[in-house]
Amino acid sequence: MKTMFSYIKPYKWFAVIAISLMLVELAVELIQPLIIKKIIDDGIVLQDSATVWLWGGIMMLIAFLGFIAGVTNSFFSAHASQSFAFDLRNELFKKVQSFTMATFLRFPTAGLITRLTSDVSQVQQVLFMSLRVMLRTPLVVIGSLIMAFYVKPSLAVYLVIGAPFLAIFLFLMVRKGITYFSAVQRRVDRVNRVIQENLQAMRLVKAYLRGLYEASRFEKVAKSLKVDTSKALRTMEYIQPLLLFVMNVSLLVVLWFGAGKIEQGETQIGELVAIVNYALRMTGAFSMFSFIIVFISRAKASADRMEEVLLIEKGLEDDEKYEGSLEVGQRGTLRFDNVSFKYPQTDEFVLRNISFECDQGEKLAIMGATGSGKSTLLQLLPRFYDTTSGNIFVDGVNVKNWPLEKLREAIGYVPQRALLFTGSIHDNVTWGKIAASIEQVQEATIQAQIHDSIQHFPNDYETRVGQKGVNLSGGQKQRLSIARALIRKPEFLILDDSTSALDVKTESALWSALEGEEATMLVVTQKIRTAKGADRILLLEDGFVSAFGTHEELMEGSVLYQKIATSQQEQGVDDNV
Ligand SMILES: Nc1ncnc2c1ncn2[C@@H]1O[C@H](COP(=O)(O)OP(=O)(O)OP(=O)(O)O)[C@@H](O)[C@H]1O
Repeated sequence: MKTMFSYIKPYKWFAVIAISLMLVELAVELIQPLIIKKIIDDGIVLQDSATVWLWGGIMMLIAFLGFIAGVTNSFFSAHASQSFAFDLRNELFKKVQSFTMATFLRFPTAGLITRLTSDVSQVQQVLFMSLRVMLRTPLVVIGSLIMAFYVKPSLAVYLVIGAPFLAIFLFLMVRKGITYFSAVQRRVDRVNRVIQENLQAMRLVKAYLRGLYEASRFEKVAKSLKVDTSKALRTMEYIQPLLLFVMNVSLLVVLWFGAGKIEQGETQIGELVAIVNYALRMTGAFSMFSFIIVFISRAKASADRMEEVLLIEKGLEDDEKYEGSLEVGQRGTLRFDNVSFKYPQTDEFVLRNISFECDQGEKLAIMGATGSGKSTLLQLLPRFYDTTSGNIFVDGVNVKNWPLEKLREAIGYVPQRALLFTGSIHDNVTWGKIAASIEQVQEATIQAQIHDSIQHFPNDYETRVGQKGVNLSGGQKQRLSIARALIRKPEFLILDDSTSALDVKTESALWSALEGEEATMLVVTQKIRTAKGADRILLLEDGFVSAFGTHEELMEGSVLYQKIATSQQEQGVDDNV
């Protein structure tokens, strides 16, 4: 909770003003029964109409003051809570950006979405409600009790008979509530995950006629959410009736003994009316308690979940090792030195003792069966992960000594699955280099063999691509992703099987266009045809280097490579090995 409070700090004066105004409202509420007592005992009982008018007027005035304080309080409470939520949401988003890939994989995506949306809203609502009414509620109870004692201690004492019992009961309820509502938020995560998966796979759902199956999968998680929420709310439902029962019993006792005392002349009617009035206000406040406990329990559960994200230890991305200039060697060179790697929280090595070198401007094809570690190897270069043992040298400098930003600036990375962002074609290309000129955009798209297609789009470069580019073909998406990498003019171009959806003609035009590139290229490919165009080939087998050399060398010395070549020749994938 401490972390949450630090986000309220910048708005503490708004909160202080809101609380002060709330105290004005509270004072108005607590003074009213006293004025009623005055009107009854000094005005109505003594038949003094001037007193009735005077105190009636005063009561109207302070009621109006309470109204103004209430409206102004709303304004300040809203400002403080909205600004708090805005900052918190931004901070969470920034924190997620700074996650290392290892940390990122620790959280399910849907769980992060819930934290950034629903969890922030829960806490924001509680802050608003606290400043508006929630803080006031216990104060109304305490204030009413004090005032009742001030008016007539011998009657007020009956109002506290159930107090210790109620305190213990409320404490237990809050504890239970937090546990239950944490479970509810986890259910919300699950619902979000199913929605997310379903929407992403809509084509598949339709193709496999799995609409009903998906609907029942959704119903299942939605039902769990309903059951858990009902369970949590049902527990909370006991609070209000129990509090009201205890208060009403106390009230009856007050009336019983109050009536006796009036008969005996020990108490005035106005005093009894005031005490009853205070008791009713306490009862009213108590009836709010169940809502408050629900809100607080939910917010505490949400706050814990957000803190889990905010308190993540500093990772690679926050590294501040860079001091001054870096003594680099030959630009564009790469060396893997006995690199082994296993993913965090797994036992199996995915890469084992990998050693190879790449010269500046060299085109290295990386081949190997599915699961042999090709994508993993590429991901070590921009330090998405650190090696488990061994070292990688970029431009002669260990990647661990590179400032992360500088290292990644030198790399143009095209992932296996082309991802586009909502926006125009132009936006998607310049995502790789924000300040790129239109000429640079065109140069990159011409090289990536997508310029001509773009010119046939309805609005040229301003054509909008839908969420993840639904209106583009797979091959167009891949080429746009390549253009996004090329516009950076990277020292290293990493293509992770990024041309798989291109036809033979377009692919060979792309490789020809990339001939003149100065970048050192690492190209994952399944095709011998593409590997042949590379300077050297790294063949992986179960995480080991099975062979490394030119096409001719591998055709001579690698049985595995020969097998791949032969099978592709038979299938007609490569007709000229
Ligand atoms: N995030 C991860 N956590 C744990 N293991 C992983 C992770 N990503 C991949 N792996 C495992 O690492 C191994 C290598 O995967 P990788 O994606 O590098 O293979 P690949 O050669 O690129 O395969 P493909 O050609 O199918 O893309 C696989 O056994 C895979 O299950």
